[in-house]
Amino acid sequence: MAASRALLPSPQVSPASARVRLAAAVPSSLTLAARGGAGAGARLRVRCAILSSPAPVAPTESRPARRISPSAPDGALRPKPAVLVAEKLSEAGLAVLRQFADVECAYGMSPAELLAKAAQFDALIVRSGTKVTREVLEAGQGRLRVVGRAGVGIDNVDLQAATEVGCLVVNAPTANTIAAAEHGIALLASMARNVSQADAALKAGKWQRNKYVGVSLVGKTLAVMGFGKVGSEVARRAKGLGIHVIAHDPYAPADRARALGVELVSFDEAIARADFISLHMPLIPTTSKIFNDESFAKMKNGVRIINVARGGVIDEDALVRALDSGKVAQAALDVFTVEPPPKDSKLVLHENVTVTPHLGASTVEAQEGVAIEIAEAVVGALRGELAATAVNAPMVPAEILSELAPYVSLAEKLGRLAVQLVAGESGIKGVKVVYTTARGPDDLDTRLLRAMVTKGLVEPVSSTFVNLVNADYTAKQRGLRLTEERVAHDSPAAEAPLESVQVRLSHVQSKFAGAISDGGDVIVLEGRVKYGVPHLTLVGPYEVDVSLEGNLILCRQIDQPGMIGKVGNILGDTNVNINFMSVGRTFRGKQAIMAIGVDEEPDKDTLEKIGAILAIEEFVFLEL
Ligand SMILES: NC(=O)C1=CN([C@@H]2O[C@H](COP(=O)(O)OP(=O)(O)OC[C@H]3O[C@@H](n4cnc5c(N)ncnc54)[C@H](O)[C@@H]3O)[C@@H](O)[C@H]2O)C=CC1
Ligand SMILES: O=C(O)C(=O)COP(=O)(O)O
Repeated sequence: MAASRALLPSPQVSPASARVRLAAAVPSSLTLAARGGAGAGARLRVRCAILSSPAPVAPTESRPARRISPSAPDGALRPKPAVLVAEKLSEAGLAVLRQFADVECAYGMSPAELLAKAAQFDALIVRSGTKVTREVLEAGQGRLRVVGRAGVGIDNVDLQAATEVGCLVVNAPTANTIAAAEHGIALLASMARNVSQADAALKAGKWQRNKYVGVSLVGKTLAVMGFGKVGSEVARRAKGLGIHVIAHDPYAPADRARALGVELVSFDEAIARADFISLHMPLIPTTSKIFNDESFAKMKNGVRIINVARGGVIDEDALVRALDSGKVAQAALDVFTVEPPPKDSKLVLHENVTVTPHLGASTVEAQEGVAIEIAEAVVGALRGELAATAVNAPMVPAEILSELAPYVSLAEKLGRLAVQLVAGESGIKGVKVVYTTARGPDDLDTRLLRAMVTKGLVEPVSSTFVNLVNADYTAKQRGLRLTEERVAHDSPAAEAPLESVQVRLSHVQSKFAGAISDGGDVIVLEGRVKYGVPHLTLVGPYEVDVSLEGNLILCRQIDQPGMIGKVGNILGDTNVNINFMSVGRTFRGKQAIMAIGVDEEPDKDTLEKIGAILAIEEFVFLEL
């Protein structure tokens, strides 16, 4: 029987315990640093969590022997997860990891070495120097559940591939903000006063006071390109130096800029007005080489550029041309398209360029902060909790999760039942999930439920793991058109988040005609949560009430006395325990449906005996 699997990539346990844990899911929680907010110093603390229902992991030949942790929170023996740390991480973070996992630090691996190790670890932690490619993620599929980026920029992680294989990516977005901003200011000031060039000259025995006359900062205009966490902190500091600050960021809230006394302007206006331009946007397709020949041409003659964001936002050949022509007087660069840049890089060797080897985040304080931030996020994710810093999955606060937990289980079970009812070759095309609720869209987030319906529909018929990370992607890949509808429940005082969840598969044939609604080709199943337990309450047009535990037999028969006894006797004879039974009918003496919950799976003979009962028109055995 297929076991329940995790909503997030989750720990390896036996299918039996997976079932128990999912049924009795209690969300655990972890305090994590939340992303967002311009004030990087003020780390917003939130509690967030995710249902922790464990997953069996596909066997891999190279998987090393795993230690058993005797200290699992629920007292159960559980394999200790393995974490690979691929780049230097502060001791403080390693200590957090070691409390929960076996940690291997393998700094400076070649891409081939990383590829070879990918399938041997549950989590991988990197900084900016490791490329987590599609190849690595696919090699790790089935085992590698979390990639932690100990820093902000995730341009070195193939997010699309991670999402496709259901691998969660988390980052540490707040702990190095101040360090990066301080480095930006350091580069700005040292560039303006030729500090590094003069230093090198003096060490070479040259006392060149006339050559290294700088420019003043006060009264100059600085354009901050990307007014996020680092950009805002740079702006704040630059204002303290008497610099006039303007900014460009298509997505920044105007009130945040206003609060700092910063004018938000268009890209062209920002680069045309600025004496100094400081780059603080992420490297994404829309920002790749956004500073190019065309944009340099629009800048003031003698402009000075600082880049502590990502090398790839600048066309480096164009920058060399602009430096050679004097259009750009100076540049101060911490980041490069290729890191480390080639030894003969014209840009690095240019006399008007100041360079540092990607040191923006490299302070003792920031490195300790990111290490702890990423270690907590990775441990939380390995426990099945959803990190507040998840990059490729939605965040679900703990209180919402605990409220939705039984509905999450109901949604998956309805999906599992529905897919087992499908017959014929045409496959499932349209899936509609109908939520009957007294709550408005702002009070009921259905992403979890939708993901679980997808999980229920896909996992029994494929080898794909489905979790919150890849549910929507998987649905799309498989051509499942999943739509949602909310039906207002007429009791607005209702405390429960949902009255019922209905799963409707349209344009399908069914193995069990009784599940087809009056529309002709729509399989309809509806369920409710009663006393915290998911129940099946509607099959096609028939109202039933059976607790969704164990397995399920659905029989359609002519409504007549003695049917329950006949089926009960057949099951009893082979020691199959009935845990719940319910009969629903359209009219007396017409057709009826028997929904029978059974703890064990009846053997073929037993099922055939049930089918041979004269009044039974059809029956189906379904695994939950
Ligand atoms: N050199 C280093 O060691 C470090 C570099 N960084 C880099 O600094 C950059 C900024 O980091 P954070 O401020 O933490 O990120 P953030 O996400 O808080 O801010 C980025 C801002 O860029 C904006 N943006 C997006 N597209 C844009 C566009 N086309 N034009 C202008 N703005 C755009 C976003 O709206 C956002 O406000 C990232 O590239 C990050 O990787 C961050 C820390 C250390
Ligand atoms: O956080 C970032 O985006 C950085 O660029 C810092 O990179 P690092 O962790 O120092 O390799």
